[in-house]
This record gives sequence, C-alpha cells and structure tokens, in this order.
Amino acid sequence: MILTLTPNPSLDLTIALAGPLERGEVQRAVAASEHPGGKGVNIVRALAASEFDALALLPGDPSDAVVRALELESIPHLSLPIGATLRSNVAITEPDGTTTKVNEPGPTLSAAQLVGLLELAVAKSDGASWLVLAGSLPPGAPADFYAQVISAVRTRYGAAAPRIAVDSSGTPLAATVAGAPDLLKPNAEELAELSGMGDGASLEADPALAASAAQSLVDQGVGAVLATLGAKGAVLVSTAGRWLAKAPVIAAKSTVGAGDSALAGYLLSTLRGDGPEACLKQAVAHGAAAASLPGTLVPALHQTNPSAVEVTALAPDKES
Ligand SMILES: O=P(O)(O)OC[C@@]1(O)O[C@H](CO)[C@@H](O)[C@@H]1O
Repeated sequence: MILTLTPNPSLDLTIALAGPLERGEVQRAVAASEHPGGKGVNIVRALAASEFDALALLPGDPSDAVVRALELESIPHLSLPIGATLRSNVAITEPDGTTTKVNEPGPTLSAAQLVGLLELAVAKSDGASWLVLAGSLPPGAPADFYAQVISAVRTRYGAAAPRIAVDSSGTPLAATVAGAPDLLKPNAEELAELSGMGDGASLEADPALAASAAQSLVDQGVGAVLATLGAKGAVLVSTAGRWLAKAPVIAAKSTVGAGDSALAGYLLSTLRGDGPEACLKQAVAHGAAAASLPGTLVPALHQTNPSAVEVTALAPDKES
C-alpha cells in the first residue's frame, strides 16, 4: 500500500481561458472544473485510477468541500477533523498549456493537530510500501515537520518502515535531506534551490547539470532523486546510476498535478518490481499523460504510453 500525507490539502479550481491571460483585465472563462487536490491527494487519485492500493491522509472536517469531494470521487482517504476550512487553490490555463497558479496559505493547524497528523501517519505506516510526504506545510507547522515524521516512522518500525518519498519545496523539503529519505521528487526550480546549483531554467535546459545537482543530494544520503524537468522529461539519480528520460511531444492542456502523476507512475512501477529505467519511463509517461488532460485530472495506467519515452544513461560527473 502507498500512503500519502498532505498536511495542506486544497480544493483545486481550474479556469480555462480562450486566449492568453491578460493581467488587470476582465476575461471570460470557457470552462471551469473543481477537484480535491494537494500533492499527496493527487498521487492517491492517480494510483486509485490504476487500481493500486493507496490511502491519502489529510486534515479536514467531514463537512469540508475537499473531504466531501474525496468521498464523492471514491478516493481512499482518512481525514483528521480540524474545525477549520481547508484552502482553495486556483489554476488559470491558457490554450497553449501555460498555467498560472495561485495557492492560498491554508488554515493554521495547532500543535496538537500536527501531532495528531504525525501520529496518524505513523500508525498507518504499518505494512505500507511507501509513505509520501507531500506538498507545502500549513501555517503553524514547524519547517522540520516532515523530518519529524520521517524520524518517528523509522523509530517505530525500524527496518520494516515503509520507504519514504518527499515531494515538497523550500525549507520543509531541505529539512528532510539530513534524514536520508529514500526518494525526493523536486522539479527543476526546487532542485536548484536545494542543491545550490544553477536555477530552474538552467537545470531544465541542461539535464546533465540537473543530474549533477541531484547527485549532490544522493552524496548526502538521499536514496534517489527523481527530478522532473517539465517538457524536457526527468532525470533519475541514485547510487545505482543516473538516467535521463525525454518527455514525448504532447499538446499540454494543464501542467497542474503532472509532477504528482509522475511520482505516482514511478511508485507504482517500483511496486511492479521494475528496475530504475522502467520506473523512470513510467514516471515520465504518467507526467506527460497528466499534462495532456485538462485541469488537475490524473491519468490511469492505460492512458499512459511508456513506450513513447526514451531513456538514456547519463555519464557520472568527472570527479565522482
Ligand atoms: O501549495 P503546495 O502544497 O505546494 O501545492 C498545492 C498544489 O498546487 O499542488 C498540487 C499540484 O502539484 C495541486 O493539487 C495543489 O493546488
């Protein structure tokens, strides 16, 4: 089973425009859709669509729109009541696939509620294959909240602990590196910030540089880094090697949730017992399929085409 923890989930509203976004103008939308979101929620939506056993843990009252949407869509979840309304995030998509995202901060969680979420993650980790710590942290959470969860789960289960993946950003992501998670899934910008090498644009343009940046995290004890590089594809770096997967050419409709789908594809591929190259292929196939769907729709396995993804091994850095 794949377990995800999303401390700051959202109701994702996607608004599609008929033309480019014009700042300061009134524009008419041609379509709008709403889905329960947050990175870990999207990962479970993608896994459930492919009938993989997955469970999303999140804060949220039974009456909250996010929790009700999860019920309605039959997405496996367990929510911890917090007595506050979860956030709404907005994505505006243009016909060429350009997506502008505005995310609310989310409700403040008390120390007791955060302990409740951490304890829920520890309890539900029993027998799980993966635990994914996903998304931003809500106001009130300490920056090392994910690091605390990693430590608590490993203390509780030792060698039987699930493998731990982190899909976050900024300080909450950086604070997990010392805890040696099994997998990090940064995008180019997050990888640049985390490694101190280049910037988002330069890592997307130069996958070898992205691989070097990922290597610097593996050298610090991270099990593997799956770095998504937008339309360029993704690189996977671990002690076993480094690979680049080129993304197939697609007509992008909305990139929201593409990275989450890529991680879902990678995780389900590990559960099939695939090797690193096949896992990377499935990740990029899932990400591409998600980007070609409108809004935050996530693909099922049968909607992905891993055979269209080309994977090549990358040479190690000269000094490593
Ligand atoms: O504000 P965060 O937690 O970093 O990201 C939240 C979010 O943008 O991530 C998902 C897409 O990856 C969306 O479902 C959601 O709105």
